Amino acid sequence: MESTREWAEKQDSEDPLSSFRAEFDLPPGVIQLNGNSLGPLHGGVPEALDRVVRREWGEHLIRGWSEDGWWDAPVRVGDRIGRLIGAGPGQTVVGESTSVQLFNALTAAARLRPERTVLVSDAANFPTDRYLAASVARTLGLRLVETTVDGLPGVLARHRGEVGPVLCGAVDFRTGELWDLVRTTAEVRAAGGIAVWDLSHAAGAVPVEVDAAGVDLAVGCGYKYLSGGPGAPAFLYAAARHHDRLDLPLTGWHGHVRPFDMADEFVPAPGIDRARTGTPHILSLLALEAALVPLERAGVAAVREKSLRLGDLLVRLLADRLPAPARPEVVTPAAHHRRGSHLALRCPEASSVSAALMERGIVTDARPPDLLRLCLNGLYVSYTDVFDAVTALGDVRKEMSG
Ligand SMILES: Cc1ncc(COP(=O)(O)O)c(C=O)c1O
Ligand SMILES: Nc1c(O)cccc1C(=O)C[C@H](N)C(=O)O
Repeated sequence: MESTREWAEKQDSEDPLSSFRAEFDLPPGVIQLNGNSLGPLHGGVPEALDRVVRREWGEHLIRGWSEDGWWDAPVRVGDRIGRLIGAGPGQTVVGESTSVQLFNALTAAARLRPERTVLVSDAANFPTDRYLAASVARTLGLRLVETTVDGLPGVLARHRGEVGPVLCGAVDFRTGELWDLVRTTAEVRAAGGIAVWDLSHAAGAVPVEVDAAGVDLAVGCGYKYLSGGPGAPAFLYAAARHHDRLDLPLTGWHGHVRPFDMADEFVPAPGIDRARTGTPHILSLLALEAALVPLERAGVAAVREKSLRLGDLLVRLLADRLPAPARPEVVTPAAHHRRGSHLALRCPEASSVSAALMERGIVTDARPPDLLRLCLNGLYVSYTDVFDAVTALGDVRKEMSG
């Protein structure tokens, strides 16, 4: 691996995924390193939305529910996302926000283990996960225990026989550290708990295999690596072995076994349909469906492989091209099996650095107290983008220190 722009250009010319970048509607000169927050717009999305709005909604009106497949969309799109996370059909549903799905999943997880008194929550997880875990614990009268994922075995041992739901983030949203989902799920299940994963920073980025790993429940965002657009609906995965006993708190009428009976009492539909809530956000849902196409064509494995190479390049360029005082520390683990798809750099005044990079057309973000995050999505980030971003980072750091 060399540290020249020519070398990066050569990598781009040989990259089997290079043509995907042009399919995204990125403004000229913009380098999008923020796909872990908001994925960019794929050209297929406005096209799909135009059809849905003008033809399906505009012309077909209420017939859209049957003739255009709106009714089945939550489970149809769910199955497509399911394929990206290693879930067989009929176990994933799309709708609501990740926060809402977290409430639904955690409450259902607790109800699967009514005799258990402890809810464990990942202390490094995204705030909404921690807030909802605390709220569900309070609502159900459970004791909340927060721990980091590597501290989990100790917690499971200390609370033997007590732990019900265990909520963890697959990738640390700050540091980009990737946790061992297979091992942690096995540990939780061996302790009699229910493993609930937030896959927001993993779905579409890291090849997870939820069925094979024995995951119980999972949720994730639609607007990061799945590029479904701002506020895209989230997904909920529930392993088929739990469906019959899955008692979700959000008993909306679309989850009823016979919704159009308009019955007095809620009777859950069989299978994953019981995890539907009310009327889905059809426009957002169908935008998300269209956004999945490039990822499906490229394949998560190929996107992941390139993302790791981009990450290796970034680390190498920082070492070779930024002199020691300007060189930020890479906080994300170097080992591929411990790294998600963004790299976090420890950098004083990270927010100001991110703002200065934005002025140069390089989209990153910062998280307190001092982390600059660069997301290297192999689908649309090029090797030359990484080279140019490091050059700009060096310039910004020099300007800020001088
Ligand atoms: C791990 C994780 N969970 C959840 C969310 C967000 O949840 P919501 O879409 O409900 O705002 C984010 C990011 O915003 C996240 O990083
Ligand atoms: N969900 C977001 C939002 O509603 C506004 C701004 C940013 C976001 C994000 O996605 C942040 C992201 N989850 C993170 O990892 O920090």
